[in-house]
Amino acid sequence: MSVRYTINVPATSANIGPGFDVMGLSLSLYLTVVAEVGAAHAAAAATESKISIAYTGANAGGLSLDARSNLITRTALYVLECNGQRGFPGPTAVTVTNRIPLGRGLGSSGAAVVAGVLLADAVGALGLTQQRMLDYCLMIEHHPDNVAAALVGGFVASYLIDVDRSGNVPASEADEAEVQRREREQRAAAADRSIDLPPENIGHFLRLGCSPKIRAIAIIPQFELATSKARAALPGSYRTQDVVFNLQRLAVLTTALGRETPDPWLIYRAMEDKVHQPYRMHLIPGLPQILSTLNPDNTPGLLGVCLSGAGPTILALAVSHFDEIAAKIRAVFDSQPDGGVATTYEVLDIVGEGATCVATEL
Ligand SMILES: Nc1ncnc2c1ncn2[C@@H]1O[C@H](COP(=O)(O)OP(=O)(O)OP(=O)(O)O)[C@@H](O)[C@H]1O
Ligand SMILES: N[C@@H](CCO)C(=O)O
Repeated sequence: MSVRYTINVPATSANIGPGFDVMGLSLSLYLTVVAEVGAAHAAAAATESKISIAYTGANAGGLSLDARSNLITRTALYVLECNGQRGFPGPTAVTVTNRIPLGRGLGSSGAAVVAGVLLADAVGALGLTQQRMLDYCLMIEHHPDNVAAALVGGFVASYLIDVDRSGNVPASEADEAEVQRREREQRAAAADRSIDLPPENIGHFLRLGCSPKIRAIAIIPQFELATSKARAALPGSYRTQDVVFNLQRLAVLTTALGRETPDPWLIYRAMEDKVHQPYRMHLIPGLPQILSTLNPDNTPGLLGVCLSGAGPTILALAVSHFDEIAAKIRAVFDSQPDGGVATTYEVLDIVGEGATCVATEL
């Protein structure tokens, strides 16, 4: 008997201005992974099974379809190996349909990692808790903002614990499945010393309220900006007043978005940032002008505007006039020197549901 697993993971926008590496919003744009796993036969069960990958969507042709290199299957194989399973349980056909543009600040890598963890959990019948899934995600995507929002959905705050302060829930408090899961991982690590098991409970998250009136407009420049490059632009230390500036805004933002009737100027000011955007300006032509010219008085419907994740996408939160706001931001990109910056845009919902996996027997 074969089983089909259908996994959907939302795009995410991280930071939302002041919440660098902390805040994430999940958006109605999806990565879909369908994996059909054939019946295992005795010889294949113990070894890595054949995996084929077909991909359609963003950057088709630019991604590796080799199971050990592709981010989705590489993540799934890692999680399976940590649990003592060498490869998928049978020959597997993976079909990826991706609407999340790559390297644009909409959490494509986070979504791929989350999909890989859910895939391993499903095909390996691992029974991972959401908390343990997040630990696995964080071994690959080292900041929690995108992966936490993609995993649980909504407007999500997250933090990491210093690895040496993470730890197991005492055995007496862990349920039977959790104890078995830990024993299984430890057996796998003992059998293969090269396996790097995630520490326990390294990421923690909280879902915050977000008014259903708020929608997200993503203005997506037609060039990629690798997160690694955008992170390399950041300084190693910050002035106290800049850190305080962000903390003040972040504290207000966590509640301001959840109010039933959003207060435009409160949100607009709460989405300002001095920790990452100022240092990334030179990587995104038009960003300084967009951040300094649009505001709730001159742009009806606008609540706030920021760089989405590491960029180059611009995220505007709004309650109305979505297409007009997009047009205004796109006009700034169009007016950049040397022919302007080509963009597309999406008006998206902030979705309350995170990643899902449905199994169907074929
Ligand atoms: N569906 C996918 N399948 C395989 N690899 C992917 C997939 N999506 C993203 N990736 C990998 O992740 C890279 C992009 O990751 P990167 O962190 O630079 O940008 P991002 O995640 O889109 O942006 P941000 O983290 O700012 O939101 C791609 O170049 C590719 O290597
Ligand atoms: N917080 C991350 C999000 C991108 O993955 C950054 O801004 O670099």
